[in-house]
Amino acid sequence: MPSLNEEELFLPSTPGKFKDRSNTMHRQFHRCFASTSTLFLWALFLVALTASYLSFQSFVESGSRYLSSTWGGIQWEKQVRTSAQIHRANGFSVLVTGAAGFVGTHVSLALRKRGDGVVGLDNFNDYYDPSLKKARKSLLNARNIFIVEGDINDSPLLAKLFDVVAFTHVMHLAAQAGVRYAIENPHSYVHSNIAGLVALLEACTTANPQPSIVWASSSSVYGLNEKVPFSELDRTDQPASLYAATKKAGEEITHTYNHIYGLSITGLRFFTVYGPWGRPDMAYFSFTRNILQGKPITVYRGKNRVDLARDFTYIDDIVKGCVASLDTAKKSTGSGGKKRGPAQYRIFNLGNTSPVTVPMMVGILERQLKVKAKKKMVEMPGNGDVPFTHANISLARRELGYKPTTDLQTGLKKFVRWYLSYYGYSHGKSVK
Ligand SMILES: O=C(O)[C@H]1O[C@H](OP(=O)(O)OP(=O)(O)OC[C@H]2O[C@@H](n3ccc(=O)[nH]c3=O)[C@H](O)[C@@H]2O)[C@H](O)[C@@H](O)[C@@H]1O
Repeated sequence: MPSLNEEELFLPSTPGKFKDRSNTMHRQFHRCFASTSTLFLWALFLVALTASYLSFQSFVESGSRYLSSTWGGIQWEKQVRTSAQIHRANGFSVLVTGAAGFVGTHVSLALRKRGDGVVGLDNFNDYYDPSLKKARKSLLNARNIFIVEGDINDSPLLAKLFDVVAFTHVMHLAAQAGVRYAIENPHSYVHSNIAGLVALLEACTTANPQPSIVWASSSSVYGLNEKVPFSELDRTDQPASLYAATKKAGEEITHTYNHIYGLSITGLRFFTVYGPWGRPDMAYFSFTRNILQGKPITVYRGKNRVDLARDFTYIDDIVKGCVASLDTAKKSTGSGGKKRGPAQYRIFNLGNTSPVTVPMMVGILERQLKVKAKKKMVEMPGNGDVPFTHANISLARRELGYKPTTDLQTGLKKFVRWYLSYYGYSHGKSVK
């Protein structure tokens, strides 16, 4: 049986009809034209198919990003706006980064209490127990403060926040904290304290109006300085840890944004802040836990068995310094991403001005907890620690009216009371 030729494949058969030559030529022309247009139609169809596949893909991607994203949407925007609402005359609306952190929580509460609008931002990372951060978040939610779950490196999120709210101030407390952890995870410091800071400043620069910025630097910028007390005029070019180096870099970076874009900047050098709802990675906190659990604590000592000392500063004093910084911050001068005039740039020490040695701090805890610590005295490892800190606070006193009132004994008493109410008194058992 003869096989069907091409013509028969594409044209309907007309049995019994005579096929003359002219007809054949016409048909060939027609066939040629028909096959070209068929090809064209096929090509068009394929292009349309590919295009719709690609747009479907991007729809699926953006849809899943939207669904998996923790921010965005009408309801979310409403929560942000409501939280930012000001409830006092001449009040502020403040974006607090690191709001579920130790200092962030306390500052947010203080601002809300006096009627300022507060929106929190926190990435809830697991540098330390995130359940403590979630508990702080609940505390804030109970005061109608909304916490956006997100990272300061997320520029679209920052742009959205400034789009939804005309923040008057940013209290920037989000950071990778901890001096010694930088040995383990150096990139985390660059990610949060450098890249994250730049992302935030970029967002503030283009925001309209530009907010005034108050942010957390650190006493660690004084590094290996020996002249005490540390003054803001002293050199800060001998950091002893990557943490300190990133905070120092932050001071330089904020200066650049102040100079180029007219952002109003206040940097606060915090001195070993402690208190209720504190950070479990800090010595006073982990010592308390270990003492209660009957576990040994490692107490570092400097060269020649000299005790280490810190200018421990109680959280309520720090909060007053933060709020006073916001109150005295001048407006940023830029708009539309351009500087319109010189803007305020300040740096303040926020310390207690009375350093206490680490063994003395342990002694206070022992008396508060009524348990003897199992101390292991160890020479300070060369991993970023400095032997002592001591703040000169005359500048903050003069410009901010800053006057710390809580000594370590009083402050630790309050901390221990909170610790026992939060974790319970559990000797030798693991606590939550
Ligand atoms: O003032 C600051 O800028 C810094 O204060 C603290 O850093 P640090 O003073 O080192 O606080 P802790 O980690 O609580 O250490 C306090 C003292 O206890 C000592 N320590 C720490 C841990 C330990 O196991 N044993 C021990 O003796 C340290 O050497 C230090 O002298 C914070 O952790 C930093 O985030 C902050 O920036």
